[in-house]
Amino acid sequence: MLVVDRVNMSYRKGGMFSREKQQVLKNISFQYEQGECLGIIGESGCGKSTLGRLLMGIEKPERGTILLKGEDIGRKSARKGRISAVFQDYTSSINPYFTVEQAVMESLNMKTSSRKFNQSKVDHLLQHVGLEPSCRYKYPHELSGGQIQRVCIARAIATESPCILLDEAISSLDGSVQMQVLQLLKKLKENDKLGYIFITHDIKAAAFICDRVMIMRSGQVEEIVNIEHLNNVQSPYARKMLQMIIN
Ligand SMILES: Nc1ncnc2c1ncn2[C@@H]1O[C@H](COP(=O)(O)OP(=O)(O)OP(=O)(O)O)[C@@H](O)[C@H]1O
Repeated sequence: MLVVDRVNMSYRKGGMFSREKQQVLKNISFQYEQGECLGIIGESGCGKSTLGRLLMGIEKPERGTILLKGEDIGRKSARKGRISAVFQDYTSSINPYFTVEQAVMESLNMKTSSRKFNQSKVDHLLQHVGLEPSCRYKYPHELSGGQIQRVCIARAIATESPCILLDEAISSLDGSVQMQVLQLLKKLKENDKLGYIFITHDIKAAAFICDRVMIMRSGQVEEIVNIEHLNNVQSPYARKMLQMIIN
């Protein structure tokens, strides 16, 4: 479904007028199949979020290609209805002047503009992500972090995209709420055949919902491994990193 081929990205070091560049992604290649959950893990600064922005078409790779169902991800038509995202900072992901209903409707309107039809879908979506119907008329400041993140997930699934990119989407939530959101994602994957690209530094969370993980190191792909072989990674760096995190 998604084919990433020799993607490179660099940024200017030290501001707009600097000539010096920092190469953040180096020859990244991998494929993502519809319905799977692919984790992207690695230490802070290794380029995970940069790759996430490229996969969403927010930025363009300097070199290389990203094709979604054969179309360049940079084209709006390639992304529309095929990929949506949930980011870490849920507070800025939703317009603070929108009620939950308005926030979810905004996503639904991208698919069809029938107001009546979309309004009837809001309750169903809220229920789907485990939110009470009473949340419908609340504003973000009246909700907990976990509830807002569920609204963000409802917005992402409202587009009916087969793939959702989650960039550290549970990192700002506390332990038990993280687990609830992970269980919700797992349920949606099993029941609705949703697929995820799950960017995280939390290997335990990745092990819980991912089918495969791609381990990144300094802007490069170190290793891609099926989750059942996570204890058996080949690269010494990946082995050391996993041991450090798991112990
Ligand atoms: N817009 C930008 N301009 C300049 N440098 C950037 C930009 N975005 C990212 N970088 C640099 O690219 C490198 C990779 O950053 P990125 O946020 O992709 O890493 P990450 O693996 O997601 O880190 P973390 O886990 O801490 O979020 C960092 O050195 C960062 O400073």
